[in-house]
Amino acid sequence: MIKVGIVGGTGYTGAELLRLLAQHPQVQVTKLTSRKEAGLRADQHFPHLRGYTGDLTFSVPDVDSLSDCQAVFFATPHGACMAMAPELVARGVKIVDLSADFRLQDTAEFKRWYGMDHSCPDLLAEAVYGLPEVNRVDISRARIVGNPGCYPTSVQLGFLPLLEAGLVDAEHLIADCKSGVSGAGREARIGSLFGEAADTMKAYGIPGHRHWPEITQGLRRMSDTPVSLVFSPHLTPMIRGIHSTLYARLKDPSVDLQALYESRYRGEPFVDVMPAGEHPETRSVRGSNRCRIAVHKAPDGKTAVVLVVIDNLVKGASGQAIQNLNLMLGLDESLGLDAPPLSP
Ligand SMILES: NC(=O)C1=CN([C@@H]2O[C@H](COP(=O)(O)OP(=O)(O)OC[C@H]3O[C@@H](n4cnc5c(N)ncnc54)[C@H](OP(=O)(O)O)[C@@H]3O)[C@@H](O)[C@H]2O)C=CC1
Ligand SMILES: CC(=O)N[C@@H](CCC(=O)OP(=O)(O)O)C(=O)O
Repeated sequence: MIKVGIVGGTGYTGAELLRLLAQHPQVQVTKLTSRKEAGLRADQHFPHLRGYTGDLTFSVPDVDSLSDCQAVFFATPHGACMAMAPELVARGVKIVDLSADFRLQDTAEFKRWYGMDHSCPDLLAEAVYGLPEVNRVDISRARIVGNPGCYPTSVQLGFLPLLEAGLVDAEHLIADCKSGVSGAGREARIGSLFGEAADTMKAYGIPGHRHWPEITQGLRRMSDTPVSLVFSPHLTPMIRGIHSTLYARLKDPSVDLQALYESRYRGEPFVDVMPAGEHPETRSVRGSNRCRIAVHKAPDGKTAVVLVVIDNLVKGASGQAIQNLNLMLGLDESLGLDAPPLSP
């Protein structure tokens, strides 16, 4: 078995890594960190994992003990991975970072949106952005992968076929996105309380959300022409799930969008293009690494409307991180990720 570590094992994405890796045939979690819960068994903190994590126990994060692992996931807030990554990589440990430390290639942009200097620009320069449907070969050669954010995964997968084929006006793209509350993490916050987030819905981050530069960076790589995006995230009263509705003006209204999407994603293990006319729902991907996409033309005949659903904790975070690790280790990309969705 390949030994892996998880830094940030008490968070939502850390817990989801544990759940998914319990079914992985070739990977075993041997190190699990938490500063607050050090000394506690994982299954005491997460009763749903009783019987799946053996005597795995939280310990404080420490480079020496993590160096026993072949790979380490960082399921930590921004800033924690870049503090430890250079030493781990130098010792031959592969890293998948679920935070944003290795997503934005421009260090000035990183500072602007995350409010901190990047502490290892050299390592950032060699890091690969972990969207397998775009970067599979580079990921398989990488020592460190920046796992995409949840909204950015859904928006980039939705626009990808249109931009690669140059079929839309890339300067007028709109992404109207809805997220469940687990997207905000497990840390206690007033905005995540049941009484604040249930039975209501609201937009946030309209003048600028930190996923905007990440999405724009990715869309620019797909397009030959300048890209301009309006990104509107919303918090919705569900626990898991992202629903992104994307709008783009078609250059040629006669294009067969269904054929385009089916052809671009044929053979992709985790992207499911729905039959023409369908409207996917978040519940249909809950707990799974699947991204479901439906593509429509608006009645004006000139606008492509793309509907994308993912589970923010799986394809939007931990499932995609395992998909990336599989590629980095030369394993079948789908190992450990076959479980069907949980609906209802
Ligand atoms: N939730 C989601 O849907 C998604 C989250 N992400 C990203 O993944 C990362 C983890 O998210 P999530 O699981 O929601 O976060 P949580 O807030 O739920 O968990 C954070 C974890 O990190 C640990 N931690 C906090 N600070 C440090 C530190 N300085 N050094 C080491 N460990 C630390 C915490 O444990 P302790 O304090 O005990 O050490 C805890 O286990 C974040 O960067 C997030 O932005 C990405 C995509 C989707
Ligand atoms: C609902 C909600 O609050 N979602 C988070 C984004 C999810 C996430 O964790 O993104 P990063 O990996 O880039 O931090 C937010 O809008 O800040």
